[in-house]
Amino acid sequence: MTELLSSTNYSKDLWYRNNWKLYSYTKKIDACDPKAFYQFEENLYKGERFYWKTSDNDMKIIGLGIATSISSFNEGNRYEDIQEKWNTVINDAKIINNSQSPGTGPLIFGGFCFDSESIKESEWEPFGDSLFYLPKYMMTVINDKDYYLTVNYIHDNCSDEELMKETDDILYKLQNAKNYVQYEKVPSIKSSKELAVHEWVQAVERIVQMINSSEQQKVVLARKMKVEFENNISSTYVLQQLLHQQPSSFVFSIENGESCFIGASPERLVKKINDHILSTCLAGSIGRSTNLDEDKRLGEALLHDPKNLFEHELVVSMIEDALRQFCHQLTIPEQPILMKTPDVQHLYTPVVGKTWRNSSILDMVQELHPTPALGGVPTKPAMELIRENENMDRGFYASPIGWTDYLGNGEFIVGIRSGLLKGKESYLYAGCGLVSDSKSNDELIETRIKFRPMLKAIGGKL
Ligand SMILES: C=C(O[C@@H]1C=C(C(=O)O)C=C[C@H]1O)C(=O)O
Ligand SMILES: [Mg+2]
Repeated sequence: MTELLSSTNYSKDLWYRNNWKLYSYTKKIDACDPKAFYQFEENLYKGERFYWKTSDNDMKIIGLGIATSISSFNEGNRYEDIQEKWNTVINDAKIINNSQSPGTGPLIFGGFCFDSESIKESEWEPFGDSLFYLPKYMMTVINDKDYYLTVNYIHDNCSDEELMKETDDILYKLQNAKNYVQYEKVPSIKSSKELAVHEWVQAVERIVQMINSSEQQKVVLARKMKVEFENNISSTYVLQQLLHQQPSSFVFSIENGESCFIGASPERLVKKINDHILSTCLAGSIGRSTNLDEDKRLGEALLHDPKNLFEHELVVSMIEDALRQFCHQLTIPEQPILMKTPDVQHLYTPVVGKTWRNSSILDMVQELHPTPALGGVPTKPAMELIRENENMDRGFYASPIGWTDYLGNGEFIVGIRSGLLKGKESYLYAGCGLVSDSKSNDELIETRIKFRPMLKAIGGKL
């Protein structure tokens, strides 16, 4: 086959002029360790990979290489813009996929920055306002049982035989590649710093006062840590740690050249499989204890704490309103239950719905983001307050991260318990929901607990 086109940013004109289109082939394959797939020809694909694992471990998607990337600079309308560009790619595409299983076949994986209008800091530059990859090679694992390989080529001409031969060549190489390498060496940390703590505490106090004297009900304020290493930090190492340490969270990574945004988020924003919708209300937090009785006591206290219940309720009611317009059936339990991750327990209300509209998952993301779990109530002034008081660029932290396939299925989470790795540096992020009776010191401790999953994964502690 003629040489595979090197990755390009999707541009309608360019594709049209060159007669390019997407050729995609999906094949069911023998079991293959997803971690080994992620490390396959690491020298070649490092900087162009992504990893996705769901919280209930029913799906893993790993991408290597970029067939094309799709981004939007259209601040007012970025969700529609991404969807339109993706539609143009798949409308013309030649797709062979006998499985029809959601998450197989051509799909784009990526995310949006939290706030198009916020200040921009240099560490987030590579990710821009939004960034999605159509991978060259992608493995999908369903229920740890069914394995699929999808190969995506952008070309002006490619026969089915050529495409299938390329797929078999890659499979052959994959089968002969070594098993995955467990990275054992804990990164050596040179310095670890919570940035502008005093300013953040003051901002919390200002906002709480404001909440008590205005219509504003909730604002989520975040802060960051900077951790420096003696050597370059390996995102593969951090990914392995997160997969091991946070088995009941969504674990994700998306590389972009030297940078990698990575995390273990417990919070689904929305999932759409055919007409079936799932969402998660997650807000209200308390720590864990190694003592079983004490851990239970903490959980019970959280379930009955008016401040945390209020933080939570605001999220439930907004998500309900946002999804009502898409769903004819919506089931939302009256009371939250506990979700326990190794470091934090949360108030959790699962949402299940059936959609009647032929809307895309990105339409739903647009309506949902930012929920009051990451933004506030009312949303617009909360975003203003975040811009004015946080003094940092959240980048992709707390943003929708996920995938949508060529059939309109998809899943997005919010990118919390996350960090940005680059060379010898990393930034970690954590935030908390401020309401009228928030105490600055308690909120400071809450954010400290939320740094832990990422800190542990990079070999640090707090
Ligand atoms: C903002 C974060 O978490 C969010 C805030 C929570 C809270 O304030 O109780 C709980 C879960 C998340 O929705 C974070 O982890 O950075
Ligand atoms: Mg909270």
